[in-house]
Amino acid sequence: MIDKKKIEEHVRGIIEALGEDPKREGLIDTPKRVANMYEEVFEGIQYSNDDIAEMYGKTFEEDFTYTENDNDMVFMKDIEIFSYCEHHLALMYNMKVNVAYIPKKKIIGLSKIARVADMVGRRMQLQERIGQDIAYIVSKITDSEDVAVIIEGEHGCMTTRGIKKTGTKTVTTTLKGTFKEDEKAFSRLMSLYK
Ligand SMILES: Nc1nc2c(ncn2[C@@H]2O[C@H](COP(=O)(O)OP(=O)(O)OP(=O)(O)O)[C@@H](O)[C@H]2O)c(=O)[nH]1
Ligand SMILES: [Zn+2]
Repeated sequence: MIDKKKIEEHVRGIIEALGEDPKREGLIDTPKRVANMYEEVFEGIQYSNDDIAEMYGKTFEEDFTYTENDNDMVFMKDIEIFSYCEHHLALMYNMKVNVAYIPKKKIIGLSKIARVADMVGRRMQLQERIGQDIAYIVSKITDSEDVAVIIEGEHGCMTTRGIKKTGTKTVTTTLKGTFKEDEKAFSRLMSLYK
């Protein structure tokens, strides 16, 4: 469980350490607001990947194995999420998550893929790990090892501070099963991604 009182105390400390007055009108409720915000944006920390697979694990049985050789896939594009980088706690934004899987016998409800992506983003993250987490969870829910996750995003820690390269986008891929092994499946994925 998130300790909101503790977050409030520490945020008040940060405000003081920065030389601001935590008692002035505009800041008096800020520690509480930040604690509420953290409770929301870091909700996913309290759940393991297996917990998330269970939470959103409702599937529909359908025999799709006959299409296996054709690599027929479900590809969900442009799921918008936010996250926070674990190095600076800076916002990762304009993030678009693309998830593909080749159904075997279990079909996942489409909204659940978006819910998985959303919850995994609500942690202190690396873009690469967001891809790994989503791939693991979707694979577990669907019993299909053929899963691919492509993410593009901008990192506040690179655009608003430090090197300050605005507009720089990072694209990461997580390829499992046939998407990794089979050139044909990979190029079909890429042509849908474009
Ligand atoms: N691989 C990866 N790196 C990330 C991600 N988010 C932030 N980073 C990088 O994490 C690194 C942290 O580097 P450090 O050298 O410890 O921190 P720093 O001194 O503040 O680095 P600068 O950003 O170069 O000023 C930086 O290069 C960030 O750009 C991510 O999702 N994946
Ligand atoms: Zn960072």
